[in-house]
Amino acid sequence: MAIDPLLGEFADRRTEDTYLEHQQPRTRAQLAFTLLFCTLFFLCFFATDVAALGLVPDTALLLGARLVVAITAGSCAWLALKRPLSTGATRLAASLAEAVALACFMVIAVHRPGEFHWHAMSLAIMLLVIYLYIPNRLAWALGLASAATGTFLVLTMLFGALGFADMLTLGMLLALVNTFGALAARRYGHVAREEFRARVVLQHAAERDHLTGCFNRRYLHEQLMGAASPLQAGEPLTVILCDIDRFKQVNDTHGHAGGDAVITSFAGLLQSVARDGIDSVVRYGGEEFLLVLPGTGRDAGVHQAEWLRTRFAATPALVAAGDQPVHATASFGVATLGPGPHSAGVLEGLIHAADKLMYAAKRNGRDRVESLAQPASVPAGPLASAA
Ligand SMILES: Nc1nc2c(ncn2[C@@H]2O[C@H](COP(=O)(O)OP(=O)(O)OP(=O)(O)O)[C@@H](O)[C@H]2O)c(=O)[nH]1
Repeated sequence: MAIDPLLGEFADRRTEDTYLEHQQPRTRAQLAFTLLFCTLFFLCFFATDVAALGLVPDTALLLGARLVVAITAGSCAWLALKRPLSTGATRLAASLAEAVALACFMVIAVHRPGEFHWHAMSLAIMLLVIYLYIPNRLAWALGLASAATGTFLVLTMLFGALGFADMLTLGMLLALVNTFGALAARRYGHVAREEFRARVVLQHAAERDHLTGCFNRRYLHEQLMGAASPLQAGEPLTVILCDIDRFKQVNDTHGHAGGDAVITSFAGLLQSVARDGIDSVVRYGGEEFLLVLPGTGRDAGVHQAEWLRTRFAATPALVAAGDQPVHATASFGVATLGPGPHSAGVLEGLIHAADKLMYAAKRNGRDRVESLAQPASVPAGPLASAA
């Protein structure tokens, strides 16, 4: 999860997208707040138009420009608050509001040509808002802010009637605002991503087994049996409990490192068949693993267990270069709950049933699959004892 030092974004596009997705509720709230706040101030500054020009037709034009900004920014803020906008749509809304606000600001500046030094101050504040408060890619913010600065400088030369020294000062001050704005935005982006990275690493450590990378029992109990329950009404649910056979012998013959290599190779095989974001592979005990397969019926579950059994038996684990590959087998218990309204705690009963089936497979000679299907209406207790 490397962070690009220049842009302050994750170098990997997928990680960056995951981060943006994670930040999205906060980003939308921040955008809405910023737009509403800026709109209010933009409207309030109509008082300065009246003070500078009096009540003339130009004042009405400037009021019109300010209302356009208010309507655009207000609509974008409403969209950000009320609609579940994607990251791209949020940025589009932000960019639209920025572009309209900057364009209207230029119109106002041209109609009050005697105050370009004050307009420069207003622009400097708008630039800081673009860099720090409006969610966008740094490159985009930099492009927009530079374009606005360039346009403003041209307008100042055309309408501002400033002397060379004033022009130079104004240009250098705006260059400074852009530099510090971009640097601060990059720093902020970097820090926010570092925080996200630390959170991901911590979450990974809390939920995963260190040796295999599979989920641990904490994840099983806190997530699968709680908030991230795989149970969906109307879908079957299959669990496979599997245990490497005579693993003590593997350890005794090939040493602990050999045993670890077999466990890792078995876990890798299980993970290779798990569907991303749907199935879960849990290290249930030392050499015992649990697969939770939502939406998988009995036949598919047994087929998957059989495939895993034959594949594992046929694929010896490599411990170290030059060492003998280690052959091992595993026993599997497959329990399925049919589609229907599932009650809470049913996963526990299903695991218990699969556990009994796995031990039946051990008793029946090992390197085999035992299975059982129950209709959804059967509660956890009887289902477990039926095994
Ligand atoms: N190398 C290694 N060994 C482990 C790990 N966790 C547990 N074990 C060992 O796994 C062995 C499990 O042995 P048993 O529970 O007796 O079962 P078994 O020898 O696999 O026999 P059956 O399950 O009846 O086929 C024990 O010797 C544990 O020390 C681990 O992470 N690495």
